[in-house]
Amino acid sequence: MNALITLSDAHVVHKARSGGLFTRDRVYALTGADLTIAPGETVGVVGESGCGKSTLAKVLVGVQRPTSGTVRFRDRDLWSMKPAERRASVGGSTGMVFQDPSTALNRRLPVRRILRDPLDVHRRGTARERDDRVRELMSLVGLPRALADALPGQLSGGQRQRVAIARALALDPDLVVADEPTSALDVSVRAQILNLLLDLKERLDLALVFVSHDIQTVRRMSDRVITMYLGRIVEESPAARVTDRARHPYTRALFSATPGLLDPIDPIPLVGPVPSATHPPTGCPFRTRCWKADGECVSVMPDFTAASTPDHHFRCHHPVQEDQSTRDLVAQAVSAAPAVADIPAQQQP
Ligand SMILES: Nc1ncnc2c1ncn2[C@@H]1O[C@H](COP(=O)(O)OP(=O)(O)OP(=O)(O)O)[C@@H](O)[C@H]1O
Repeated sequence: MNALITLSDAHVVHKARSGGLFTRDRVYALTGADLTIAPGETVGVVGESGCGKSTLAKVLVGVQRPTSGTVRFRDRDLWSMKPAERRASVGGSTGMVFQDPSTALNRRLPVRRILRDPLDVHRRGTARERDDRVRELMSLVGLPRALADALPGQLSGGQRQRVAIARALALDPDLVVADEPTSALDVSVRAQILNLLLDLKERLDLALVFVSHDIQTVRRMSDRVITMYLGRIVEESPAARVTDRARHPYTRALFSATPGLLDPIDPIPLVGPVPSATHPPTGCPFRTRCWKADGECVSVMPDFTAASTPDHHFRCHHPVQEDQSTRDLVAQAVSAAPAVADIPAQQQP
């Protein structure tokens, strides 16, 4: 694949905090991530809260340095570049849209300054060209020119997110990473913002990484869906297959719990809560909740296995069969639940 960005064995480990103070524990926010993003593709990232979606997003745009592993941007190792070179390279070719535009935008700056700022920092064009670009950006995201002097506090939530998107596009990037771009917005404007992102992606031929809890939307918007669990990428699948052809038990459970996606059925029941990212389980991270787990899952982290179509890989010792119905999986999980609860919740030191 002609790669825009490639992560190889990327890990992000934070010092854990308790009551505002660092402790001796470590938080394994991202573990062994391998991922390639091609120009122009849309990749959705799903998984429960705290599974590392935002960490992955920040690593992709170069604002989070991995503790180990590599990030290659157009085949150059990002973190072995000099800081100025890295800023010019990845900073000038990627943009990020955050969840809450109220906090992501500087409240004291008018829209025109917010949009000009990246152009000034990266010294793009003459002063006149930068002003022209600001007008162009506003029109690209459907903001009336009259709002150029407005402060973020004078805009609606949807307008603020349009400003944030325009800022992400200022330097004409190849990749935009949108981390929960609609979850802080009123339901009534969410569809407008999603449609705007999709429209811009087509018009500007952008690659888009889209992080969301809204699984229906991720599936609808994406070419490929990445499932994360406890800091690990556990499956990557073409979006068209992810609902009922996913091979990882966790992906099937996640999608079975999404209202309106499948025939009305009960979700696949999982045992217990998500383990702590400070003390992840040995072996497969999902095995403490998985109805298929056995001794192999306790001791060995599964490698990525290829499914029957290109672009579909999963990490599981006992994958779901492709043609297995979710109804069948629910029955399996219900009858296996007591046995899973008996597997010792052995953790990494
Ligand atoms: N700076 C930090 N210091 C310590 N722990 C962190 C830090 N940033 C993230 N974490 C932890 O890393 C793990 C992954 O966090 P991340 O924000 O990437 O998850 P997420 O899937 O995006 O969650 P959400 O869906 O709730 O936004 C979590 O356990 C989180 O508490």
